[in-house]
Amino acid sequence: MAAHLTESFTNPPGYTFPHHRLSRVLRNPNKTPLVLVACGSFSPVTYLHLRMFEMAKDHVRQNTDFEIVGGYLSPVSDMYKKPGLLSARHRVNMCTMGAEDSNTWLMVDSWEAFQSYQRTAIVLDHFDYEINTVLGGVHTEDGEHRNVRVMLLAGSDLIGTMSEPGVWAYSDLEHILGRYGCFIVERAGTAMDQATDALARWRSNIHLISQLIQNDVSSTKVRLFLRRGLSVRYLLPNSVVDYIEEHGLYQDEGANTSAHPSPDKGKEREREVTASGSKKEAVS
Ligand SMILES: Nc1ncnc2c1ncn2[C@@H]1O[C@H](COP(=O)(O)OP(=O)(O)OP(=O)(O)O)[C@@H](O)[C@H]1O
Ligand SMILES: NC(=O)c1ccc[n+]([C@@H]2O[C@H](COP(=O)(O)O)[C@@H](O)[C@H]2O)c1
Repeated sequence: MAAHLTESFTNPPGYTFPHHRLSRVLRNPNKTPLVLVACGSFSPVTYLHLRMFEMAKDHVRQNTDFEIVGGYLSPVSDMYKKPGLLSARHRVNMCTMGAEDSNTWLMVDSWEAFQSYQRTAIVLDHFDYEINTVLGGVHTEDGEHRNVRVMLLAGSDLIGTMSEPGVWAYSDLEHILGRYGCFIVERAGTAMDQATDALARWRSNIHLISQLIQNDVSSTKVRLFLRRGLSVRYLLPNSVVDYIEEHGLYQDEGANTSAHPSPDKGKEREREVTASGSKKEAVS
């Protein structure tokens, strides 16, 4: 396998890699251990973000030779400067509440949230390093060592941006889709075939998951509802709704967001995606 893009990873102050729910024993020795990593804003985390992991779990069990040993949400850094991006502290808190309250296998990694913007290729390298190099992977019930495969979990809108010019470096795509691979959950409004056509050379590493029950909740819509004083209960975990109310979050457009916007990769990307009309959603 190709090397990591970087040989050294800078950790935020006081950071430790969470692995309390990582299963260290592979139940079926004929399977390949797999960790799913969802990168995103999670501003705020919704039930759809959490459902993505459950959809992937069913798909993996029914269609692949992988065995999932853990799942991570990795909220993006404040430096991503996307409109509506609440501070990393709140986003990490909400993800932790949402994920830890409602299942037994998801964890939240704050490594990218609490530092400068890190490209997704580097984030996957960080997981690979922590799980396989630092922790030493997993083992079978007979004590045989196995390296864990790390893969990206994303919606089809994100994979759609991978064929838009200027958003992803080709070498990063080669790293993400060639070395690691991904599971892509269908998202209303994005044609899956169109999204993946341009990525055909990595087809064997791209696993498509259809949404059998369509769910089109998005953080953008949730933020709009909150600004208009509408209820978002049952779109997000109750603990997250309570946290938003308690801290008065998302009341004003642009309020509570990460401070001091500056031009950077993330902002450029947002402009491009908005211009292409694939990302922004209106609630009438
Ligand atoms: N309704 C959905 N269907 C499928 N995938 C989704 C859906 N909502 C979010 N995702 C995926 O979840 C991941 C995290 O996304 P992100 O936090 O940017 O959520 P979002 O709801 O799209 O946010 P925003 O509305 O602020 O752009 C991305 O890979 C995104 O494609
Ligand atoms: N070049 C890159 O590595 C690259 C480009 C665009 C988005 N992303 C990632 O995709 C995730 C989701 O971004 P959006 O919330 O803008 O859809 C974020 O974690 C972001 O870092 C990475």
